[in-house]
This record gives sequence, C-alpha cells and structure tokens, in this order.
Amino acid sequence: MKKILILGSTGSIGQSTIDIVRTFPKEFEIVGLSANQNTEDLLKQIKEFKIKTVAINDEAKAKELKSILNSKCEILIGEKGIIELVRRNNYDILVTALVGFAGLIPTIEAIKLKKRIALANKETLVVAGEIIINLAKEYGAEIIPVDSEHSAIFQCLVGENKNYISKIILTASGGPFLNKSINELYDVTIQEALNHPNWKMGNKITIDSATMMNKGLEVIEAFWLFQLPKHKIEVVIHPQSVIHSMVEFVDGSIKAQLSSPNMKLPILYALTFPERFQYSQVLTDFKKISNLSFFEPDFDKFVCLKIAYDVISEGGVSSCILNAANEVAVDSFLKGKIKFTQIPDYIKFALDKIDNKFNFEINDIIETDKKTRELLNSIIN
Ligand SMILES: NC(=O)C1=CN([C@@H]2O[C@H](COP(=O)(O)OP(=O)(O)OC[C@H]3O[C@@H](n4cnc5c(N)ncnc54)[C@H](OP(=O)(O)O)[C@@H]3O)[C@@H](O)[C@H]2O)C=CC1
Ligand SMILES: CC(=O)[C@@H](O)[C@H](O)COP(=O)(O)O
Ligand SMILES: [Mn+2]
Repeated sequence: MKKILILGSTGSIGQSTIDIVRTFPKEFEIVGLSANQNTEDLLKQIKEFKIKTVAINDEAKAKELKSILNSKCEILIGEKGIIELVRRNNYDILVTALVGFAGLIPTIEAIKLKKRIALANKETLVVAGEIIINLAKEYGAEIIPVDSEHSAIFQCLVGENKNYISKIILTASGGPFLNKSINELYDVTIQEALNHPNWKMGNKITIDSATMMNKGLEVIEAFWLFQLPKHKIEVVIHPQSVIHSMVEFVDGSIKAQLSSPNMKLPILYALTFPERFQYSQVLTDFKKISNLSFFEPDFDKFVCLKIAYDVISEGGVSSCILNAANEVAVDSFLKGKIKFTQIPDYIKFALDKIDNKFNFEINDIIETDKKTRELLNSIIN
C-alpha cells in the first residue's frame, strides 16, 4: 500500500490521480490533499477518502471550510500550510498536480524528505531545474515525470544507456491554432484558445498549448530531466497526440511510447514505476486510427517556442523570468486584459527588462519571480 499526498487535488491532474486511487483502493491510500480555493470539490474528496489533513491556499475559503468541518479534518492555510502538509512526512509519493510557480517550494520540501515526486508541475523544473535536479541527487529522491511527453521518454529510456541517445523528439499537437495563419491569431477569442483538440486540461496549460509555450516549457523540462544539450531536444508537430514522444538512438533506432491521449496512464506509471498495473480504462484501437502525421513547427508563428529554446542558451534565472512573465500574461489573457498575440510580447519585454543572474540560489528564484510579476502586472493593469 503506497501512501499518496496530492497537491492540487481539485484540478485536472489531481482529479485523474484520484480516479486512479479509486480504481486501485488496495494499492494506494490518499493521506493528504491541497487546493487553491475550490472547497466544494475538496470537501467531496475529504469525505470520500476520509482525509484527516488538507491545505488550502486561499485563507477565506480555508476558514469557511473549517467552520463546516469543525475538527473532523485539520485545515492548514496558505502557502505555509501547503509546505507544512508536505513536511508531515506521512506519505511515500508526492503528486505535484498544482499549477505554476506555487509547485516549487513544496516540491523542494518533499525532495528533502527523500520522497518520490510524481511531477506534473512542469513549472518547477522550468524555474529551478538545476537546483531541483541537484537536490534530488543529493537526497536520493526520485523524480518521475507525469507530463505525457516526459513520461513517454522516461519509458523509452528504461534499460537504455543515456550515452546512446542521439536525440529526443517531443511531439506537439500544435494546439487549436495549428492551421491558422499568423494574421488570424490576432483576433482569436479566449474560448477558441481554450478549445484544445485532444486534451481536457486546466486553463493555464491549455492556453500554453495554444501559444505552444507548453512545448517550450517542456523542452526546458526535458533539458533538466534528461540532461541533454538543447540541440538533442527536437519538437515535432503530431496533431493526433497518439505518439507521446520518441527517443532516437545512435544506431538510428527509434523508440516511441503510444496510447490514446489520456493522462491517467502517465499518472499511473509515475505511481507504480518500475512496476505496471493491469489497467483497461485507457485502451487504443489502431483500427480506428486512420492517420498519424508529423511536421516541423512554425517558429515564426509560435514565437513562444523559440523564446523557450533561446532561454536555455541564456541560462541563469532567465527561464524563471520567462515562466513568471508567461503566468502573468496567460492570466491577463484569460481575464480579457490583453490579446492572445501579446503573450509573447510581454514575455520578451520581461526578459529584456529584468536582469539575469548566473550565480543563484532558491531565494534569487523567488525574488526574480516576484520582480517579474510586479513589473508585468504594473504595466498590464
Ligand atoms: N492537465 C493535464 O493534462 C496536464 C497538466 N500538466 C501540468 O500539471 C499541472 C496541473 O495542471 P492542471 O491539472 O491542468 O491544472 P488545473 O488548473 O486543472 O488544476 C490546478 C490545481 O492547482 C491548484 N492551485 C492553483 N493555484 C494554486 C496556488 N497558487 N497554490 C496552491 N494550489 C493552487 C488548483 O486549486 P483550485 O481548484 O482550488 O483552483 C487545482 O487543484 C500544471 O503544471 C500543468 O502544466 C502536465 C501535463 C498534462
Ligand atoms: C497531456 C500533456 O502532457 C500536455 O502537456 C499536452 O502535451 C498538451 O498538448 P500540446 O502542448 O502538445 O498541444
Ligand atoms: Mn505535456
């Protein structure tokens, strides 16, 4: 029986993780949950799994839930509350299913406790990849990717020698605007941008998929996870999202991991690795797939993808600036304050204005994130 702590249990990845636990009640037990403000769904989860401790980021919502639950469930509050929940040390696996920069510090705390990290929160590696990978090595904590592409590569590399990799190929759906021209992007609506062709995900990552910043973040995530130079990390458009990613080896052999697009598979794998469980909820019928296609991404149209590659060469805290600027810009787009095509403009602006730093610690990352948000918020609002 593995004990699981889920951060971000009310979101898309969080709910899918809960569904996996429902399917395997003898193998997994949930010992703690966290959310930002969705106390309605959190309350249902607390009741269903008889959870004793949760953390809620939003203070008012936390107090509201406290008055409903009395002393039946301990409620920890705010960022500190989430960190305290992680420090409780009563679990085997931390699922980081919360979105954005908020995932960073809790993940560090779990690494220090030598926990397995089932890492969905890609922003953690984008903002502080070097620190996280070094800490995980120092403490002997496993980081198992949940992101579908990284899970695919991870699976392709089992039993392989890293020295024989010639490149990894991250597949990208191209998002809802794959077939729109650059000019047509100017007027796209929030609803159109939220209409991902293959995946049902949270709003932030769905907008990232539409700008292809998601793939940019994933290139940076792969750079740290698999420790390969950026020229060995290629992005290929594959609109069907059936091949989740591939690895090409020095002899020309290519391994790919395939399945119908459903996050329950990579989540389950991150929980069970190196084992696999019998699971029939996500099956793929190749007789129903008439076409698998591949082509080059358009870096002029999807500027965010190009910026992400550039930031890898830049180094220092530039990927933290990129992430913070992207979070603010996406949030502003979702609130109708800026246009879709302004997202990359604001990211470039922040990268230009905020000083990079090459010798940095975690406090510099926190400071850079804060400064970038303040700068962009002051301009956009
Ligand atoms: N969805 C997917 O298929 C995939 C997601 N990912 C990554 O997984 C992560 C989660 O994505 P997804 O599930 O789609 O996101 P959602 O928006 O669906 O869920 C986010 C979760 O995080 C909580 N949360 C939001 N902000 C904060 C905060 N400041 N502090 C604490 N908790 C917070 C939310 O709580 P509340 O509900 O209360 O707002 C919710 O539980 C992201 O990093 C994403 O890039 C990676 C691959 C695929
Ligand atoms: C499911 C998953 O891992 C997402 O990151 C997905 O890859 C988004 O799709 P695209 O970014 O390829 O559109
Ligand atoms: Mn992905």
